[in-house]
Amino acid sequence: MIEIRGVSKLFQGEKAVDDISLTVRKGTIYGLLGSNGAGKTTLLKTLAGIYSPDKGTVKVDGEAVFEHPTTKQRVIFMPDSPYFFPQSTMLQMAAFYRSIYPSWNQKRFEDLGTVFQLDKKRKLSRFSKGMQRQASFWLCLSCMPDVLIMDEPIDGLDPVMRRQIKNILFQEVAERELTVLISSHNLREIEDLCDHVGIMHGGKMLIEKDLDDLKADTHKIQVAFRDERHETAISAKLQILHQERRGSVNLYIVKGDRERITAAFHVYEPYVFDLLPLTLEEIFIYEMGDAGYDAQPILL
Ligand SMILES: Nc1ncnc2c1ncn2[C@@H]1O[C@H](COP(=O)(O)OP(=O)(O)OP(=O)(O)O)[C@@H](O)[C@H]1O
Repeated sequence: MIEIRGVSKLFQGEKAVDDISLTVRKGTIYGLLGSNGAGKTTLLKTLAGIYSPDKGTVKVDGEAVFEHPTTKQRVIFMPDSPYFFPQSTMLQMAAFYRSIYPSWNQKRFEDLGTVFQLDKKRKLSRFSKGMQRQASFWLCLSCMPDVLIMDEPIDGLDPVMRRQIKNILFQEVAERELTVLISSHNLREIEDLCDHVGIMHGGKMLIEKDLDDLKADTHKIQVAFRDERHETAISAKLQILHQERRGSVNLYIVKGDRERITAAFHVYEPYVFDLLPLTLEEIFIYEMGDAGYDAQPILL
């Protein structure tokens, strides 16, 4: 289990991560979303023990990561741009990872060769961006980590490889309770992969929830009232993230319990009322708007 408690990380006096607490249960996949510069990479690097937190604690199975090299060996961080030694081949990088990570599994490495069909003797610098990304997955998965932290991992992978990697991750989670933390701007991928999501902005965690609960907690409602005054009346009663008028129909994005929201609207006897599901992308955009970070209607 990963426990992050009151973690802050500063760069030149500026808080990149500001008092964040979160828990990731063993054998789950956690998706970290957020605006550019929100602090996701900084939080993930602090969790991996690459940065030490300026405030707060980061523990994996009760042990502080930064201070315990043996705990650090169980946690693998996959950066957004894969790094390999200059001029190295897959075989040379594999030898390096084997020397660093006691949990390295040579059989796993050989077996994964059927998925990642890369030439192990070719220089990694000659690989394409997507092939380098595959090489990075191959190395990280062969280490058999307990915790796999991935910063924007899907970038550059073709759809077949994405599917393959997703399947491997699901299998690792199910069979040996791998814990995965993944940051991404690709919300479709996160939606398919994660059990739990956190949305960051300006170093803070705006919202942190089970993905199903998050979806069950935010609703899109199309409604038409007989009397326009009801539009203002309903706004005072509910937590409305967004409202816009489309002809005679009003669109509301509302947070809260579905039954309570439905009941609140029905008091005004609307002649149109539809409650529709939201995608994670819509939830992200409306939550960000609520935090003052929304797309401006500007044409340049
Ligand atoms: N090594 C560093 N030195 C100084 N400032 C840094 C450093 N790393 C990150 N920052 C600052 O910390 C803040 C958070 O950056 P971070 O890379 O964690 O954001 P992010 O959420 O991963 O962003 P993105 O989605 O754009 O990749 C930014 O303001 C960034 O400028």
